[in-house]
Amino acid sequence: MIIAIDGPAASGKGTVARALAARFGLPHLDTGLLYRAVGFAALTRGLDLEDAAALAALAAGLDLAAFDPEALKSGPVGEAASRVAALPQVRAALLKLQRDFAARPGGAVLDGRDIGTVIAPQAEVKIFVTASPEARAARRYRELSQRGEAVSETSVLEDIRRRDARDSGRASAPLVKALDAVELDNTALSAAESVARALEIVAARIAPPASGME
Ligand SMILES: Nc1ncnc2c1ncn2[C@@H]1O[C@H](COP(=O)(O)OP(=O)(O)OP(=O)(O)O)[C@@H](O)[C@H]1O
Ligand SMILES: Nc1ccn([C@@H]2O[C@H](COP(=O)(O)O)[C@@H](O)[C@H]2O)c(=O)n1
Repeated sequence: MIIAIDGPAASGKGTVARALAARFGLPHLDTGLLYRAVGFAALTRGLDLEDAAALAALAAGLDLAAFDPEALKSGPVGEAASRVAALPQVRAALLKLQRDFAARPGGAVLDGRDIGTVIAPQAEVKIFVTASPEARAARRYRELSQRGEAVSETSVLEDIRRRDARDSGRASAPLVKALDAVELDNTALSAAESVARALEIVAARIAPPASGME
């Protein structure tokens, strides 16, 4: 079974994806980490974030295992990730890795922005996880503050809005809910409630309720 989880920044996609992967014993890929790794490597090497050819070459040679996931979670790396992710050449360089992961025997859980639309349109279960920009900014602010980053809630909200606009507005694989995805708006839900709702969505997809026609 392939489970595709998409949604905007800090909506809780990863939380839902990790819980579903554990529940169903499936491998999980946080595809945002791939773009974050390219952004991180580009910043470290002083590359121009518009230099599509150099960034695509970087993405093509990417070894995710070589990165410390904690170093990839900072605000500036998220911003760089969103900029390099808008380049079709970078997306093309990361496509096969993601499709191969989705095609693993037994299935997989992937989360990102274009999983249900581009990476695994054949996924049996597609969930679009979302929440209001304010709720997402509050979550990200808490997370970054706990990591020791000096940020204000206002600047995090501005970053979230800018990232939403860039991710949804780009021409290549924009963030959009797949037509056959189920929306999970968790603005008013705790993380545990969000996961519980996701489990209900999977259950309904795997064993749809009897139609009552027979
Ligand atoms: N429903 C929820 N209510 C409150 N906090 C939540 C909820 N879901 C997740 N969180 C918390 O919000 C933060 C962001 O969650 P998570 O990393 O799952 O989001 P994400 O969409 O994968 O983020 P991104 O892809 O932008 O890195 C985490 O600190 C997580 O514990
Ligand atoms: N499938 C994906 C996943 C991520 N991106 C871009 O990467 C940025 C960082 O992702 P996070 O999930 O870690 O926040 C994000 O803003 C997207 O621009 C993507 O394009 N496609």
